[in-house]
Amino acid sequence: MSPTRVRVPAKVNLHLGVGGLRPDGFHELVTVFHAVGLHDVVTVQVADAMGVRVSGPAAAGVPTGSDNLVWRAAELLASRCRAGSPVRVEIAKQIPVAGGMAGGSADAAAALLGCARLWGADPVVLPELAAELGSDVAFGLVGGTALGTGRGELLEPLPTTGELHWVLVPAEFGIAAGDAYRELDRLRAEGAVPPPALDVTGLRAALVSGRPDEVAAALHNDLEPACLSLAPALHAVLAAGRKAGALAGIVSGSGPTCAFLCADEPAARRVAADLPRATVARGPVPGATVLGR
Ligand SMILES: C[C@](O)(CO)[C@H](O)COP(=O)(O)OP(=O)(O)OC[C@H]1O[C@@H](n2ccc(N)nc2=O)[C@H](O)[C@@H]1O
Ligand SMILES: Nc1ncnc2c1ncn2[C@@H]1O[C@H](COP(=O)(O)OP(=O)(O)OP(=O)(O)O)[C@@H](O)[C@H]1O
Repeated sequence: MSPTRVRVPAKVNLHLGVGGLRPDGFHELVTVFHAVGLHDVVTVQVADAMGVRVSGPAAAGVPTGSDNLVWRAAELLASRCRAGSPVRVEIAKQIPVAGGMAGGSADAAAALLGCARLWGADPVVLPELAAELGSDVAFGLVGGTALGTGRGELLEPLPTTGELHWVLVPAEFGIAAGDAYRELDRLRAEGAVPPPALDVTGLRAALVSGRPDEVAAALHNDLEPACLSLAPALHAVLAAGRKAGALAGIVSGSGPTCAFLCADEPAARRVAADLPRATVARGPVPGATVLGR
């Protein structure tokens, strides 16, 4: 049987409002996910035994055993649909690892879709399985721009007008999502940060307007003070992007990647030229998509 290739995007949180800590150890979120054109490609094919191979510019440090989320995704789908031969999963990795852009989650979403295709499983089960794998995995399946509630897995597509042009600046280190949330709880206990920002009315209107300046003014991340506390070097990255001409800059999700919104594509190219390691990307883009052979 021929391999199935799935392309899957990274995400930026245009808004990340973090509510209280729930008894299950997760925080209640009001977030706006936005898929951007920086992709991993995940290929699944029937094999004698499960295996994972990772290549590409962001491959360093990605696990190749059963702790890779794609392995867990394949096993979960196989057990749920009581089918599934062993698969070899190859990840061509461009999304920065532990960068706050949901790279591992994206790969898991792609593996679910690819294995469902390969095994003839009904894709209707995928969103529920995605939510079991991680808070960001469900969004990887749908992409676009979406409101996320619960712990991030309850999704409602949001209407947008036009395209947004981003400059993405990955760091040379990672931040584990759990560490960022714990640091936020610590700062909150000290009274050192503003209360949770759980209203996205302004952002929703800005997205419909299609005006990047309005979207820029509405960007917000409750986790940003925690990321800056864990990695103070990010202050300088944010300042450099704004100085280079971005409309606004935010830490993406749990960081440390910084995302800068620009007025248009030429502006994004100019800003990227001024910042080390920067890439340009546009959004929104579709979620996990099976590619032709
Ligand atoms: C920061 C975000 O990327 C924003 O979209 C996500 O909230 C993180 O999503 P993720 O990496 O898929 O996170 P998970 O693998 O589900 O959880 C990792 C850890 O992050 C913390 N976590 C995650 C999601 C959430 N709503 N509250 C949390 O407190 C928990 O400590 C959890 O153990
Ligand atoms: N396919 C994968 N790609 C990257 N990391 C993976 C993968 N599978 C498991 N991991 C592990 O997950 C950790 C977090 O990686 P990931 O790139 O998903 O973080 P992230 O982009 O910050 O996630 P999020 O934005 O969802 O919080 C890595 O340090 C790595 O050990």
